[in-house]
Amino acid sequence: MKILKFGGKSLAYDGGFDKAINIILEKVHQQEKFAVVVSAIGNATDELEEILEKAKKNEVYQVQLENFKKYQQRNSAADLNPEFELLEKLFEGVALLGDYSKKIKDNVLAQGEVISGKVVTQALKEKGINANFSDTRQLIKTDAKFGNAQPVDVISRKNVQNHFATNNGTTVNIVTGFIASSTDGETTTLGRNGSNFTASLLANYLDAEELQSFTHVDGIFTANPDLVPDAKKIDQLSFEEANEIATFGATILHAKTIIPLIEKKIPLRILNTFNHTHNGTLINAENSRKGIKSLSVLENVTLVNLEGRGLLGKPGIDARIFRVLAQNNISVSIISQGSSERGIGFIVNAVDAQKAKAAIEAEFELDFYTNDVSSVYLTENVSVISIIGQELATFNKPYDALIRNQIVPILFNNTVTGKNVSLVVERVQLKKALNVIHSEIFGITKKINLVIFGHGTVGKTLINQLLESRENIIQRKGIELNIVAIANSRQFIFNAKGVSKQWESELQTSIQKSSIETILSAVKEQHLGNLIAIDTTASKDFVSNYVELIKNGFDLVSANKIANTKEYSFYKNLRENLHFYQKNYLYETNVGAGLPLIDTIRLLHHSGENITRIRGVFSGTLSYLFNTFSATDKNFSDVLNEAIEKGFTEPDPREDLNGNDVGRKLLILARELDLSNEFSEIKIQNLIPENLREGSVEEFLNRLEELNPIYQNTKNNQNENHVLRYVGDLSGDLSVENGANLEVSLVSVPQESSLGQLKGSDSIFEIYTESYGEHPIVIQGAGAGAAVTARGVFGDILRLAEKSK
Ligand SMILES: Nc1ncnc2c1ncn2[C@@H]1O[C@H](COP(=O)(O)OP(=O)(O)O)[C@@H](O)[C@H]1O
Ligand SMILES: N[C@@H](CC(=O)OP(=O)(O)O)C(=O)O
Repeated sequence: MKILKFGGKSLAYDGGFDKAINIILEKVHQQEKFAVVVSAIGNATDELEEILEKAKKNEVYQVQLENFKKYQQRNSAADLNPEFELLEKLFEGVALLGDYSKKIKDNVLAQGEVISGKVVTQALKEKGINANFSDTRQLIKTDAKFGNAQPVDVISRKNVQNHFATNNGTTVNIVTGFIASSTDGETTTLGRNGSNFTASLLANYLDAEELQSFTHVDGIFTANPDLVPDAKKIDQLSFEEANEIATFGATILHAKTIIPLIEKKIPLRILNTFNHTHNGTLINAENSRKGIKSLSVLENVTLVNLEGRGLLGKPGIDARIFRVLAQNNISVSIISQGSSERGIGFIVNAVDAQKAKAAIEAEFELDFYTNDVSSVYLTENVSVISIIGQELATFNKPYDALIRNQIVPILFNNTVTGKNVSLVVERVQLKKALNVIHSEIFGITKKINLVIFGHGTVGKTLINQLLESRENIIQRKGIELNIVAIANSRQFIFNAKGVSKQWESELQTSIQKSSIETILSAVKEQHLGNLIAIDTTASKDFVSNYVELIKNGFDLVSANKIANTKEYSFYKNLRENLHFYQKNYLYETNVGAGLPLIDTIRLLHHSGENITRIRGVFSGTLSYLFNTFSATDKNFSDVLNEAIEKGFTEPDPREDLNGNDVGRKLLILARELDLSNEFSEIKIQNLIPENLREGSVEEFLNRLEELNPIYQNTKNNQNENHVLRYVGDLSGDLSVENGANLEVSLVSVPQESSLGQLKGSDSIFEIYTESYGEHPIVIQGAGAGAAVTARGVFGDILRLAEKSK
C-alpha cells in the first residue's frame, strides 16, 4: 500500500481542498490501496497558537475564534461541535489562569488535525467512498514530551498494524497527522510540521511501498523557491542527501521524517497538489547523482557570542557550551571559533536566545571573575544559509560573489563531513545573499542587473542593442544582461524582471520621479545583486552620484567624460571609493569611442611598459574637417558645413572647434598613466577666432566664411606634401610628477606619416613606449558615432559581467 500525506495549504479552501479530494478519488478509481495522512486545514495550527497567546494575555480572542470555526466548518456536514466546544473551554481556562502549559497547548493544536480528519472523511463519504476517520491519538503512543513527543515504536507499531488489519478492504483510512498521545493517554504532538513524520511512521509500520507527500510546490528545489525565484527542482535525491537538506532547515522536509523511511528503504515522493501529474522529487536509496547541492535557510536565529582572553586555546569550552545548552533544551545549529580563539559564536533559535545567554552566563560565572571571559552578547536578526554539498576548497567562488555584492558574512563554518558550509548573514541581507550564492553555484546563466541613466542617442542605441542581443548573449556566454531600470533626469521605469521593448513609451508616461534615492530604494527592495550603473548622460551633475552608487554595490560603466576630467581631487576620491568597496569603473568610450584604447594603455602601463608619448587625432569631427580640407580645394567653411549637415558636429560646432573635447580626452589618457594633471594645465589651441567665440549659434553659422582666410593661409604656409591635423599630444617626461606636457593644436604633418594618411572621420592614436621605440603602437578607426560608442559601452558591460562570472 501507499501512504499519502496532504499539507495544510493543500487542504485550504482556496483551491487546494477540492484538488486533494479529487486526487484521492482518482486513486480509489484506479483501485490503488492507500491511507491518507492529513495536516490541519490551511493555517489552523498557527491560528490556534495565536488565539492561545491572546487568551493567555487576556486579550479579546473570541472574534478570531469565531472566524476560525467558520472557516474550518465551511459547508461541511461533519459534526465539529465536540472540537469547537473543547477549544472554547480550553481558551476560557487559559484566559482565566493567564497562562498555559505545553500539555494544554498540545491539546489545543491537536484539534486542527482532528477537525481536518473529520472534514476530509465527510467529503469523501459524500462522494460514495468508504472513508474512515482514524485518530492517531488512539494509535501512536509517545513519551510525555509535550510539543515534541517521541513515539514509542513497539506499542505504536502494534496499534497501527491492528487498526489497519481491521479497517482494510475498500476502506480508505483518513489519519490525523502531527498528533499522538502519551502512554498516560494525554494528547501530545510530534513537533511543528510533524505530519510528515506521522506519515513516515505509518509507512514504516505498514511496510508501505511509497510515501507521497502532497504540498504546494513542485518538489524540493535547489533553494526555497519562495526566496529564490531561479531555484531549480531536483528530480531525485538519495536518503542521505535529503537528510542533509532537512537537517539544515529546509521547511519542506524534516530530518526525523527520513529516518523511518531509510530503515525500510521506502521511497518518498514530494508532489504538488496543484500540479499533481508533475513528477515531483523522488527520494530513495539510489545514489546515482554525485555532488548535489542545495541551499537551506534558518531564518529566525540569534548569534550568541562569548568573548574573553581565557578562551585562548583552553580545551573543553565547546563541550561546556553544548552541555549547558542541552540541559536547557536549547539546540545549537552552528558553532564557530574566531581565528584568534578569543571569541566563540554559536547560533540558537531566536526564541531561545535570552535563555541561552543566561545559561552561558551562569555556566561561565567563575570565568568572569578570573577575567577569562569578558562578555556574552547576542547578535539578533541574523539568518543562517547552509550550502549543502559545498566543499570548503571551492567555497571561494560563492564567498567572492557575496563580497562583490557587499554582503559580509558575520561568521561561517564547515560541517564535520566537510561537505557543507554554513554562513551567518544579517537577516535583511538574507534574500539577496541567497540569490547571489544560488546564482554563483547553479547559475548556468549569470544575471547582471543594469540601471541605465540617460537615453539620448548613445543610451537609446545601447538599450536597443542590449534588448536585441539578450538571448544571444545568454546562449553564447551564459550571461543575462537584464535592464532593470532606465532613468532620465525627470522620471524612471523599473522592472526587476527586465524592461520591455516598449520602454520608451513606458518611460514617457512613468510617474516614478527620478532621483538617486528612489532608484536605489527600488533596487534594494528587490534584493538585486550583480549591479552595474551605466551613465550615458553628458551631465555635469550626475557624476556626483557615482560614489553613492559604488557604496550601494554598483559597478560603473560610463560614456560620460566629466567624472574623469573634473578636478584631480574628485578623480582620486572616486578611485579610493572604488578600491575600498572593491568596485570597478570602466569608460572605454571616453576616448576613441569603441576603439580598444584605454584598455590597451592600461595594460601596457600596468605591465610596467614605459609609455613615453601619446599623440593622435582624437576627434572624429575635427578629423573629418581637416582630412577633407587638406585633401581637396574646398573652402574651410564649405567643409565645415558638410560636417554639420552630416551630423558630425555638436549642435553648436564651436564645442568641437574650441578644442576642449580633445583636451578632455588627452587629460583622461594622461591620468591613466597616473599623472595628476588638471584640465587648466592643457595648452589648447582654440580654432575659433576670438571675435566669433561669443554670440548665438545662428550668428556663428552665418559668419563661417570669416574662417576661410585664416585656414587657407595656414594651409598654404605648409611645407610641400604636408597636411593639417588637429592633434592631441601628451609628451615630456611622463615618469615624473609635473613632467608632462599636454598640448592640443593644429599641426602640419608629412602626408606619408601615419597621421597624414588618416581618412574620413577616423581617429588615430599613436602610443610610444620604451620597448617599441620609434615605432609607436597605432590604434586607428571610427572614433565617434552613436552606434560605435554604444557598442563600446556594451563591451565594458560584458567585460564586467565576465569578471563576476
Ligand atoms: N529547498 C526547498 N524546496 C522546496 N520548498 C522549500 C525548500 N525550502 C523551503 N521550502 C518551503 O517549503 C514549503 C513547503 O513546506 P510546508 O509549508 O511545510 O508544506 P506543507 O504545508 O504542504 O506541509 C514551500 O512553500 C517552501 O516555501
Ligand atoms: N499542522 C501542523 C502539522 C503539519 O505538519 O503541518 P504541515 O504539513 O502543513 O506543515 C503544523 O502546522 O505544524
